[in-house]
Amino acid sequence: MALLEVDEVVVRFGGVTAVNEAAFTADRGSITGLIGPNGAGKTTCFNVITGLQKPTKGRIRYRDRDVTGWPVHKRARHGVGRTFQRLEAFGSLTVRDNVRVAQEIHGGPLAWFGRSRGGVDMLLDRVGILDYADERADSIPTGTARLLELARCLASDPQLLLLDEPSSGLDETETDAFGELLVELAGEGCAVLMVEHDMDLVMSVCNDIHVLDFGRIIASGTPAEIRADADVQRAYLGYSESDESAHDTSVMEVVTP
Ligand SMILES: Nc1ncnc2c1ncn2[C@@H]1O[C@H](COP(=O)(O)OP(=O)(O)OP(=O)(O)O)[C@@H](O)[C@H]1O
Repeated sequence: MALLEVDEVVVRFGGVTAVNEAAFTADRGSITGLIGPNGAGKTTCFNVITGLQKPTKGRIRYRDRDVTGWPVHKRARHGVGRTFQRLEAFGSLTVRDNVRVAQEIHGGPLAWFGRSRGGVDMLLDRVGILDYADERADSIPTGTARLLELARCLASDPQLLLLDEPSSGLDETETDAFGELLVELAGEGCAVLMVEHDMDLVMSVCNDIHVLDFGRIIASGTPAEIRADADVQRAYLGYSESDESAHDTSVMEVVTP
């Protein structure tokens, strides 16, 4: 049974249909990719799932309950965690204190003693930024700040982890380590749903991928199925029809209009 079900969700902003009858699921133990060109509706989908945006139509089901009317904090309390494209850490606090605060907010005073995904330093170590624990959050590189964002999110012990462009700002080595961490988290039973433009990362770690274009899901499938899908090639994974190497996935590049 899916942990999360997005059921025929429509979001309209005046005359703009940002999400158009999108339907997909995210399962425990699985990494699901949500990809598509800029403006396709990915962040709006995340906003509907977390409760920031009310859908014009459609439902969100989570852990077998209809949570469409639930506010953001209630979903968060029930295990919906999210990282944002825009970094949200407290700049004047240290990296360690940022995670400590997140853990306390979500877990109450007992969180100080560490929860199932570990104490603060264990979390920092897990995402690979323990060396920065005593630095102010506004003094660390962007890639490190993104990993701090993940540690803050993991501090809430999420069952559903929504990641919005988590690898932007990470170098290649950090991205590889990040991919391994996602696979580990899924292995522990977490459902990971990721919006990401780095196709190497998406194709290597996702179990399932859904492709949005103009708010509609135009394809769903395994990485191999998505790579081979002609509509996806046209809408998002660009290559020249005349290019002999077109079907060599190592040369695929993302078209972000
Ligand atoms: N609050 C809003 N008011 C009006 N239009 C909006 C609003 N939020 C998003 N949109 C529009 O909805 C569409 C989908 O936007 P969204 O940010 O969800 O796309 P996206 O796939 O996340 O894009 P990106 O990859 O650039 O982040 C776009 O046309 C955007 O301009």
